[in-house]
Amino acid sequence: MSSTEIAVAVRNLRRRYGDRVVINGLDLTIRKGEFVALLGESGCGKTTLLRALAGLDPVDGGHIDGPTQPAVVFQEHRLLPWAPLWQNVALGMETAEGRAKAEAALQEVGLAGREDDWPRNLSGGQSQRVALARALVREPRLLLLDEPFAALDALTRIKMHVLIRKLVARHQPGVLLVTHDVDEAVAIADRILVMRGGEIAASYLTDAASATTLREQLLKELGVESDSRAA
Ligand SMILES: Nc1ncnc2c1ncn2[C@@H]1O[C@H](COP(=O)(O)OP(=O)(O)OP(=O)(O)O)[C@@H](O)[C@H]1O
Repeated sequence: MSSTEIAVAVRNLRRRYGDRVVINGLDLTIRKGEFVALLGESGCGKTTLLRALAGLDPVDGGHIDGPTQPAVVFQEHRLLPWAPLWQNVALGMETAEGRAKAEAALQEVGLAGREDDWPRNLSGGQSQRVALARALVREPRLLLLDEPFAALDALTRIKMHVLIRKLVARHQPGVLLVTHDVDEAVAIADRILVMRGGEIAASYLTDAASATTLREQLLKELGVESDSRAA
């Protein structure tokens, strides 16, 4: 794989809090255009890894070869309430060109004509659409998603899955999605990783098995005994 095809390459990453080792020699490579989902039990270190890749937290060892400022979308939209939508998207490029790019990005996420509207007038799903527009307007090589759809209702979540797949296909960033939702991972990722013991413990290509089989394998990997309906 040539370096131009790689969104991020992580080698032997280590991170601890006091005596507690959270990331323990983790290796990970994400290609541009590849959608990777990261699952793992609560507290296993998913957010710690994402924040390290985002450059938000230091690491104790290892190497991250990737952009210094990748785009990040969090569970909360983090829009500025005092700025109209186009400024929220254009952050830092508040010129005529920045406005034009922001308008185009808002159109892409289904909010055409809303550029002068305010964050307070948006639903949760619409706010996350603006957060996605803000992330993609700079054409990032790496897009980090920390449970961005977790607070949305089920139907809105499905619509966001369709939208994010379309946006990633068009813009081709490498994506790391941290999620608790096995079905979400199976629905949108090209590759699903399970984190355990500070490392990547398992990796599944989503086309390597049917969605149902893969879902069952993942639930087993995550220590879920069985599903109520499937039992
Ligand atoms: N700032 C911090 N100081 C001390 N310990 C921390 C800090 N941040 C996280 N931890 C610990 O590191 C471990 C990993 O936390 P992290 O938030 O990365 O897990 P996670 O897999 O994202 O969990 P969840 O799925 O519940 O969000 C946990 O044991 C947590 O308590």
